Amino acid sequence: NFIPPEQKAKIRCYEFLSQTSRSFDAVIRELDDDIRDAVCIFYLVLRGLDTIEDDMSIPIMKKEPLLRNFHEIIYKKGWTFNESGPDEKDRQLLVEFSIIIEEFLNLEKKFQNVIVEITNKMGNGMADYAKNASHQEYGILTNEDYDLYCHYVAGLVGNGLSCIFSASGLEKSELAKITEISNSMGLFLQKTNIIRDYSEDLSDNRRFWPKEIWSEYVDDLADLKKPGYEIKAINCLSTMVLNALQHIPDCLTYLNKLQNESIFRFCAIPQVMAIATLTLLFKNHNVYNSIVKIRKGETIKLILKCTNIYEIANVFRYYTRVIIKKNDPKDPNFMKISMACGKVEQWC
Ligand SMILES: CC(C)(C)CN1C(=O)[C@@H](CC(=O)N[C@@H](CC(=O)O)C(=O)O)O[C@H](c2cccc3ccccc23)c2cc(Cl)ccc21
Repeated sequence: NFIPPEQKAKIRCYEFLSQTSRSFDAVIRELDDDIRDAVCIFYLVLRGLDTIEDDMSIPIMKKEPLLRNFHEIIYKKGWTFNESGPDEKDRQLLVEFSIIIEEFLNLEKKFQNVIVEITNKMGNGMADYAKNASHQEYGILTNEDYDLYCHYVAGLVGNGLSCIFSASGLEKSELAKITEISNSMGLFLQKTNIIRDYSEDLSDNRRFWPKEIWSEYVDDLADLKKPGYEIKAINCLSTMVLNALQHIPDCLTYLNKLQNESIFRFCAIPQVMAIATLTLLFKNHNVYNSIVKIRKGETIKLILKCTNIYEIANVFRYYTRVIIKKNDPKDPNFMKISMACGKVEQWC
């Protein structure tokens, strides 16, 4: 079966997409024709950047320029990277990165410009964080550092997607201007991931939980998983969950502004997966010794309920009620958590 050469690169990109994330690649494929390729390439460029940032085997002296110049690298035909660590999940993506570059250069200029601008900001933000994390014994100190780090790795993705959606004409140009609520879309997802990945990150010596939060309960982040610290660990977890819950009203406001059905589903599905995960994590001591994941059956049920804002509001209302049921009056955050959940109820 003869495949015209220019199609081969695009097919390979979508193969990478399905390798890097199972459920998500199906959602990208459903996007309207004129933004599907732009979002697919945006996702793969970000995965390339993330693979470099995550790779602890790359010395900071080499990693920093790679991160800061990645927005220029994506214009370099033929560029590839073979120095990823052997166990890097997406190392093959960087080995064959010239294919992503080829497809990037086929995108309309208006989409290329969005991808370059976000990659530039994200790469520099990641480099700033990697540099100070390498010499400072601790990376994320205050809640402000936490929000800034999550802005670089996830909030900017929200801004970039909003610019792609509005540049395509499928969504209002206003979407590119509401950077605060686009940012919240990313922060909600990333903060849920950071809570979920506590034990895996700690074993890779990656510490994203802000010291301002855990130092209220323990002397070191690793103490939370130790026997005898169960109450402190559960109460510290509540603070992290509360911090993430506060982005939900913005996320619902953002979703409510979307007009295109395929864009709505693309944005809504990760949000409902996140609220389901966050609810499962709340009061769940297993977070300190395993990766807590929602069941496949629940995921499929959720994905089917993502066609309009009323269904999404119902899903969020369902989960905030579960959180309120799990809430414990002895928890120092008891009141704040019930108020954060109340705000979601009111929004709906
Ligand atoms: C860090 C992150 C949250 C931004 C990663 N991120 C996402 O998490 C993916 C979902 C994903 O990759 N899920 C994986 C599992 C997982 O990694 O947890 C799956 O297999 O289902 O969704 C986001 C994403 C999708 C839709 C709207 C968004 C708005 C703002 C910010 C991010 C948005 C994403 C969109 C793009 Cl274009 C690029 C990356 C992402």
